[in-house]
Amino acid sequence: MTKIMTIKHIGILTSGGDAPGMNAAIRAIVIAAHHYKIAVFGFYAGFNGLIDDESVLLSDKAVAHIIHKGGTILKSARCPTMKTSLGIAQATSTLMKEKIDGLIVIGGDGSFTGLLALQKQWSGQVIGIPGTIDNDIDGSDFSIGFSTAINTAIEAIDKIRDTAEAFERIFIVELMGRNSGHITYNVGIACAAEQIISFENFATKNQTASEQEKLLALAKEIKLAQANRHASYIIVLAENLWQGGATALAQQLQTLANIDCTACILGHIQRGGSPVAKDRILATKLGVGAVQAMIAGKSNIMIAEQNNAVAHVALQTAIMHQQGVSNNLVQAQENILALTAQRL
Ligand SMILES: Nc1ncnc2c1ncn2[C@@H]1O[C@H](COP(=O)(O)OP(=O)(O)O)[C@@H](O)[C@H]1O
Ligand SMILES: O=P(O)(O)OC[C@H]1O[C@](O)(COP(=O)(O)O)[C@@H](O)[C@@H]1O
Repeated sequence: MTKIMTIKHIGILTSGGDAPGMNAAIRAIVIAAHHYKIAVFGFYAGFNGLIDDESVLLSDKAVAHIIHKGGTILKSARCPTMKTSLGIAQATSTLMKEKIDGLIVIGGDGSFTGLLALQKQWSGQVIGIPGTIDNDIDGSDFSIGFSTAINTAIEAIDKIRDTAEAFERIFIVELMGRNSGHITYNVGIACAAEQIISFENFATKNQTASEQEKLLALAKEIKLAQANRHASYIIVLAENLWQGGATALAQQLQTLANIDCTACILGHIQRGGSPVAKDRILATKLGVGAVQAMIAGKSNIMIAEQNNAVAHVALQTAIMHQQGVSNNLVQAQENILALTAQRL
């Protein structure tokens, strides 16, 4: 039989890179908690709010009409102090002082690591909700914010395509993702980019090649594709893959092979904006799921989405590996490239 916990106070916070849909998750948690007569304290600016004891009691009114807003009403931050024993002790002391029974953290794997560190010192329940545009959290098919981020990037690159086509220009567009290529791969395929340079293809294929050899191979491919084409050429590049990023790569292609490229770093535009339907719905499902799991006495879990259903994944498992881009997607791009090459 499911254990029903008597919970009076839940704490929530958003941590790490903000992601569109975090507000929708906050709203869902507050509405669901109030349904079960549980009060929700929102701690500000990631783990800083716990360390400095800065929180707000979230009313229904506070979360009304926020579902469509990007960012997070609770603010987010990277909080280095949380990585110290003093930070954990201060956070624990706040949770005890405020009589918090359970804590829900919306964030990425770093935030979940913080949550696990806290759980070692504090006896309350801890639950994570995957919120990061990078989509790299293992165990959840999608994380909140990813769908919006790729739509934002696609919209931007479609616009770049117009001007690139008018000038027959080569663009290198750098996309976010820290060390994972979910954004780059999905956006590259959706924009019909001529080249995807990401961890899952470029880095593995050219493992033993020197920087110079990689550049020469790339220059050769571009020249071959562009011969007599009179068309635009878009390369999507995963951030942190090429030393110096898109700007350096553009300069090197110019110096080495006289290839004229325009670098464009999409940057934080990918983190902002109104969440798309998919992120609002995902955030709502996961937010309600987190409150229900807490009432059922669960702890140390991430509320995830698997095959369209809400699932529980141990936090330890979620942080163990980075979720990789599916091989099917990588293979699909290879196939598309092969088919396109035949028609050039
Ligand atoms: N090893 C850790 N111990 C305690 N807290 C951590 C740890 N790693 C990350 N955190 C906390 O989580 C925050 C967010 O982590 P970060 O990796 O920046 O983003 P994300 O949660 O999106 O992966 C950090 O600023 C820190 O407060
Ligand atoms: O805004 P910052 O702190 O420079 O961080 C940039 C990083 O944050 C992200 O936008 C989101 O990453 P996290 O969700 O893991 O924090 C990454 O794609 C990017 O590398």
